[in-house]
Amino acid sequence: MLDTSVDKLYGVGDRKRKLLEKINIRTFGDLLMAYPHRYIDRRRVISVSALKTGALGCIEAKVVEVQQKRAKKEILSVTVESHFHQGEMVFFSPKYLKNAFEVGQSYYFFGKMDKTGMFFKMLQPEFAKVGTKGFLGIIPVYPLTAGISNKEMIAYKKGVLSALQGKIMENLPEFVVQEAKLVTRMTAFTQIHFPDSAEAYKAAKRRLVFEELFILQLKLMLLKQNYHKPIKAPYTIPEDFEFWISRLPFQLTQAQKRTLDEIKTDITSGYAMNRLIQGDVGSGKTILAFAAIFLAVLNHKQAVLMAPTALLAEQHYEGFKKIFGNTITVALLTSDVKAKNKEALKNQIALGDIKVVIGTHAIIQEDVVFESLGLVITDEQHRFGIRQRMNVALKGNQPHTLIMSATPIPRTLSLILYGDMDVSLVDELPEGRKPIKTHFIKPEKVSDMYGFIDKRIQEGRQVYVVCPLVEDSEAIDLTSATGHYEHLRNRFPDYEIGLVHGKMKSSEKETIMKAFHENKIQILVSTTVIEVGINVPNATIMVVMDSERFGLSQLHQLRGRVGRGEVQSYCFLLSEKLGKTSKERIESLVNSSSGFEIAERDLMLRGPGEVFGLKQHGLPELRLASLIEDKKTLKEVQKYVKMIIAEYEMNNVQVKRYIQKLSNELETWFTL
Ligand SMILES: Nc1ncnc2c1ncn2[C@@H]1O[C@H](COP(=O)(O)OP(=O)(O)OP(=O)(O)O)[C@@H](O)[C@H]1O
Repeated sequence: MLDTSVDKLYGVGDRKRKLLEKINIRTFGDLLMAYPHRYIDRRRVISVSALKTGALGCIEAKVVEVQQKRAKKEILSVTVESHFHQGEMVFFSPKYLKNAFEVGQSYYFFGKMDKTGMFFKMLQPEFAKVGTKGFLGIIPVYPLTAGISNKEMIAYKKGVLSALQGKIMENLPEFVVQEAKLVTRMTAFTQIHFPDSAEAYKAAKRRLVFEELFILQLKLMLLKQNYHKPIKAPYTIPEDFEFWISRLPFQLTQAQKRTLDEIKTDITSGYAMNRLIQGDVGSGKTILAFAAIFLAVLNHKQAVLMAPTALLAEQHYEGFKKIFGNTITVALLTSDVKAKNKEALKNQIALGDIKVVIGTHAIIQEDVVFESLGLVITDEQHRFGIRQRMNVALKGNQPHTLIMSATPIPRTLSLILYGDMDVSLVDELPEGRKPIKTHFIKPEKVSDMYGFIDKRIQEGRQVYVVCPLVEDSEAIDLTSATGHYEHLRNRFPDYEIGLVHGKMKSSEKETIMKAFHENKIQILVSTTVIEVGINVPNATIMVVMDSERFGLSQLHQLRGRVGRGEVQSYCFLLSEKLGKTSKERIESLVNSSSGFEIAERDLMLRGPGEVFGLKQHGLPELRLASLIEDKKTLKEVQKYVKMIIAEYEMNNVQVKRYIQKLSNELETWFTL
């Protein structure tokens, strides 16, 4: 029933159907789920004397005279009386409304009051004869498109609701509806559009938010189930591996050890690994990825590591070669690799001569074929999304998947974004790291800061300077990387200064980054291209220009580029214009070094859409639910979904049948 086309509805012809399609309404279900974006409370009729000038309200008045007048343009003036008050209702479409009023008849008028003494006036009020059903009440206001009025939309919603009366099936398990004290689906749809009271609206909204989150969560959990299939050849952990670990230049932290144990358990378990490694900036995730790759290779499988940028892929590639030398064949595959080379590499990959492929997600879009892909690692998953991670997973015959994310995601949200995965937390920094000293720098202190930087460079350290723009712009008064690069060259004539930004060719960027890695460049001016993952432990100062322009998590990421060695590091946040909220934001950064705390705050200040880009994750947009405001409901939902999945695992027939029945709704998102 919900998928009935809207043109089956009375009043919706071809023209209206096309207009509705423009706002993504094609079926009865779409109509029901296009919720009001606000409501007008028109439950009571107010006396003219009680309605103050400027206030919105509904009055009752008798029409005394109707006149078509010409002021600046043609208007319809309706003279009315209400007790001892006389008033004028003014309309700007006189022809259309000419016959709308009967003299002597009383009407409701809803509009903004304008009073002078005993005389009152309303411009373009909504109106209806006294006693008209449906005029008084809580009135929904819908997002519209030109050619469809709110009144029409209301009529469509009423039409659908009455057509579907008694035909909308419950889509939540009965025990959940009861235990969570939810209203039925039918009641919820009716009351969300035409609430009888504030309480009824709240109950309807809670039910629909619950349902939305429930389906999403269930889908993700089922996805996880789907991964959970036995694989042909479980890996073994050869002694060579343990020997290699013991020979690393550093001791793994407890958190790294724990995560590595979890990885080992996964890949030897007989099931495909599907794990997310979440670690704060600099916690040492890369070595864990390399360890997993080594395990795959030792088990005669190929492995792929995908990074979000060419720069990062290159860094991983260099890092990999440094650790493994020539013992493992590895290829770098980014969009920069020349077509001819790429073909040759692809051939070798297909033959299994190359064991490890490191590159950008370009790899997954192209037709790379593996001889025997056993492990897929994605660095910085949040840029890729669920869909992509499945694409690659499908390339191999159930490869193990590992995702590394440096964006600390609050737990509730991570269950949504990564609900289909097991999670390891690397919540400890390597020993000897000193907390980064973060300071806010006022304009008058900038020259002191330069003095400080000068001294550190003389001690052999390096500096990042991040700017919000690539080039100067007349329209936006912000520091540009190119402009600031020139400025710093004048300020520090004795040092080598480099510049990288997104508009440069990758090969140029790589050359500069290489020079920075080798300390041939002391100050690196850049845009946020260096935001994720760049690792140059000798760089100990991060300067962020116009810091108010960046999100908190982004600033935390930027700050994480320093403090990666044992030397004391600093982060200087500059800003000329600092409002109250941006000041609060910067202060929370100065006071906290935990990515999780900061992400939680960022989420509160900017919302998840901004922070994580839900769409980029391949998740559907939530219609009513908010991952922040509805956190409590989300937790409740998660509790029930876990119960259902547990039953599912135990082959509970009823649960299986329920999920089967729901499959259509579940399929609306990504297909398995
Ligand atoms: N246990 C350890 N002890 C000392 N140094 C370590 C340890 N583990 C990793 N490192 C070093 O710490 C630095 C940061 O590690 P890595 O680049 O893996 O961080 P990350 O977790 O990927 O951080 P980001 O997300 O910021 O890129 C590297 O120079 C790495 O060699």
